[in-house]
Amino acid sequence: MSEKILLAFDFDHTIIDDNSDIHIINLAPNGKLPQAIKDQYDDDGWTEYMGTIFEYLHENGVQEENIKQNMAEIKLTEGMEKLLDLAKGDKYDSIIISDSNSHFIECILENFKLSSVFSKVFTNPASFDDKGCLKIKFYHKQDYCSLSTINLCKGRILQDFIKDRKSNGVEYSQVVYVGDGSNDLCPGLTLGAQDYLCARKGFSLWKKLNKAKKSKTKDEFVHSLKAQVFEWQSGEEIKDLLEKL
Ligand SMILES: Cc1ncc(COP(=O)(O)O)c(C=O)c1O
Ligand SMILES: [Mg+2]
Repeated sequence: MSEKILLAFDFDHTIIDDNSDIHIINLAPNGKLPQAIKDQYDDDGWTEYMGTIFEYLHENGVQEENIKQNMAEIKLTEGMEKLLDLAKGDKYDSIIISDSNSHFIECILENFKLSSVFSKVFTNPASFDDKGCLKIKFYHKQDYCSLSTINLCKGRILQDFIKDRKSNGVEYSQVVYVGDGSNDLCPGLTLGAQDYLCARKGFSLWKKLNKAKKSKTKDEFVHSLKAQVFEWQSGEEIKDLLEKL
């Protein structure tokens, strides 16, 4: 049995300093969506909403090449290049778990020549149909986790991955989860006391953790957190943390 550290990354506002699903809206006429489409957004799951946006872009002449160029405008989060450079090492396995989609993530990883860093990308599958319209599907359909969207529970994905690796002879001595959003709380809660939940400062996961710490009434979810919380602003801070583990 070989022992490694697992680095699990969120994508939007973690690896990249933007939300790819919001950035793509710049390709809409005048960079704006009609109100009828905006009204379809739902916090419990935005896959269908994104599918409608891709149809609207296609109707307005947006092609695969325009999407590629639009994704190429997005920058990595500060210090991420240095962190991902360390993540390439034999000591680590790195995965992405994101509620964006496979096409955006592939475009961006290829753009930064980072595809080989990650052994697996878990996200909603997306591909172009024969008319050139980007079609997106749910990663899975779940009703067991109220902290996650209906199409993607990051905690279940993380734990299934760890189990699968174990049955293939790889056991992780520690898991370091790097994220920013409310949808990163569920995977954080699946971690043990030896693991780290890295919450991006000023973003919603960090706000949620801090609010629960200050509040007198126990948040049933946040108070069950066992992992050590590491606040981060730059990927370099996480790189420094890894070098000390
Ligand atoms: C439309 C949309 N896309 C994507 C995300 C987050 O994706 P990720 O899991 O990559 O951070 C959010 C988060 O609220 C969202 O509202
Ligand atoms: Mg995110």
